[in-house]
Amino acid sequence: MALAILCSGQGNQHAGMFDLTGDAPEAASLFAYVSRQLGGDPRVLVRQADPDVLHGNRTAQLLCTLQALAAAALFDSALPGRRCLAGYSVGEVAAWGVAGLIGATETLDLVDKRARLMDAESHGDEGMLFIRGLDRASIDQLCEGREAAIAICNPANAWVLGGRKVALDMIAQEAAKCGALRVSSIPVKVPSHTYLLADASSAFGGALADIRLQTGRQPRARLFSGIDGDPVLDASRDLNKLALQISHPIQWDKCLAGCVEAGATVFLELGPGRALAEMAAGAYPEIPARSLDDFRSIRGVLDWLTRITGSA
Ligand SMILES: CC(C)(COP(=O)(O)OP(=O)(O)OC[C@H]1O[C@@H](n2cnc3c(N)ncnc32)[C@H](O)[C@@H]1OP(=O)(O)O)[C@@H](O)C(=O)NCCC(=O)NCCSC(=O)CC(=O)O
Repeated sequence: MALAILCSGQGNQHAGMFDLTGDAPEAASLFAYVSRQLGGDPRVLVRQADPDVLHGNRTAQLLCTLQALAAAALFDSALPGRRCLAGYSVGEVAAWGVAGLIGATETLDLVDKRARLMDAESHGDEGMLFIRGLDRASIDQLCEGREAAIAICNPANAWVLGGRKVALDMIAQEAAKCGALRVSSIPVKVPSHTYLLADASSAFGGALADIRLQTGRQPRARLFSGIDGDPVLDASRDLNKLALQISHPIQWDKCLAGCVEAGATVFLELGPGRALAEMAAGAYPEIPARSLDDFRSIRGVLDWLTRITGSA
């Protein structure tokens, strides 16, 4: 059996997101580190801050990455040995940390830099939009001639678009008229994974050049890259895909398919939120899928994994 770990992207930060990880001694140093980055304790921030603050680009990226790294620190020794790993949007950077290829604090520093570069290229009038139920050709047509593009290809004709809000608003109206089953804006404030962030991509490539990859150790998991769904077989060669993904679409459908081809028999999303577990369950109904947000205790997560796999 193989466990597929999914690292979440921005959009679902919430007050209870650190309920399982926030008090764990294994994650204490990570919370202290992010407290310094954010200028305040993230556990307090998620409980007290306005949703608008939690969805600010830099804050959101750091919170999501912290959650993935904290969960990994807690679970690492308890989870089944055969694993695969995929990260959605900023979750892909977190996944390199969870895989042990980049140190945890270096991962957080990288995410900080990524967020700042993306903010520097944004104008405050961008966002992301979810559309389900139209085919690729229809989505491409809706984006044609507008400052918007496909950002994430999800299974079952579900798409995330990034772009200027004015363009996304027009696309949302037209998508509904064209028969989309669901159209919904996503609380993300940057046009991630689109050409609008091309300069941030190049600049982040420069930052990646300084990273010391921890390739001496055996990787803890088979890791998939977002832009093509291919496994990372040569970390030094594939690291730059973390830069490319800032301005190129994520093939999340291919990442999930890669996990299944690699033998995944259970999906566990680290959160915040349950979007990835729900997508995996929709695309592969025969494979159990849950998010940490579905549980009230770490024991509950481990018991569930034990029931499914016979080992945890
Ligand atoms: C956008 C969403 C809120 C949409 O989720 P929803 O659940 O509202 O919408 P949905 O269409 O998937 O599901 C609505 C209902 O339809 C059902 N449903 C789903 N797919 C279906 C299908 N193929 N056929 C029939 N029904 C289906 C669902 O079970 C659900 O049922 P029921 O109603 O019964 O439950 C979510 O996908 C989400 O949170 N996504 C993650 C956020 C995201 O994409 N972030 C971008 C990261 S970018 C980023 O991080 C930037 C960076 O790079 O830093």
